Amino acid sequence: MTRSSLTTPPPGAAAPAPPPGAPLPGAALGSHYGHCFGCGTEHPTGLHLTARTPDGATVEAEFTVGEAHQGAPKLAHGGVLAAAMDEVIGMSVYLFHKPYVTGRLETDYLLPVPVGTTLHLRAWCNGISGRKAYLEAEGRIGAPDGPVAVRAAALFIEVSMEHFAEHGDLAAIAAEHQDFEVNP
Ligand SMILES: CCCCCCCCCCCCCC(=O)SCCNC(=O)CCNC(=O)[C@H](O)C(C)(C)COP(=O)(O)OP(=O)(O)OC[C@H]1O[C@@H](n2cnc3c(N)ncnc32)[C@H](O)[C@@H]1OP(=O)(O)O
Repeated sequence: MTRSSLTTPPPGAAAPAPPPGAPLPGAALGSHYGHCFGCGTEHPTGLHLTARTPDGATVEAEFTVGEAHQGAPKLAHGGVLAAAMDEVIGMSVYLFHKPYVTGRLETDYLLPVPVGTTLHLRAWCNGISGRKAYLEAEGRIGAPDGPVAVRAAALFIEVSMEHFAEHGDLAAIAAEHQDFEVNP
């Protein structure tokens, strides 16, 4: 991965152990919000990622590129692929049971991804330092050990629940999340 200093963890930053109550190894993660473009089952043209954690620390998911995801004819749009990276990385930091948002997302595009391709996504945390989480992801064509088509590195920033109250719809989060304290 070509990674800038902004998405490289400082010396000593380590990924924390999963907190009590975090999904157990092998658990399916489900959607965090039905209308989410990345994982929502109610979104008509979203990515419909289905995810699980094989070990309680990393996340695996699949994304099948559809007609709605094209840039050039019959090829995935680069922004859509970045969205898939953002989503699977977001799911991996969500394992720590704190609210984070994307601050910076860097993406390497290595291969074109045709419509109909299933991308096998994997994301993991390289370290956390204060409010900053340093994460990475890759998308492989056709199989978990297929050729790498996309790589991403990201800096996610921990926020309070006020972030969602002030800028979004906290009630919608409360309706779908019992595992966050949603009354700031
Ligand atoms: C909770 C329930 C929901 C469930 C969620 C499930 C997730 C599923 C997946 C969801 C979908 C996927 C997820 C999505 O799509 S999340 C949606 C996309 N992201 C956003 O909308 C975030 C918009 N940005 C902001 O709200 C603010 O800018 C944030 C909160 C990020 C920081 O503003 P805040 O005022 O709070 O803090 P700060 O400015 O003092 O910064 C703090 C530190 O961070 C450093 N910094 C900041 N930005 C950058 C940057 N770009 N590069 C390098 N560094 C950066 C900064 O220098 C500082 O460092 P230091 O000076 O301390 O050293």
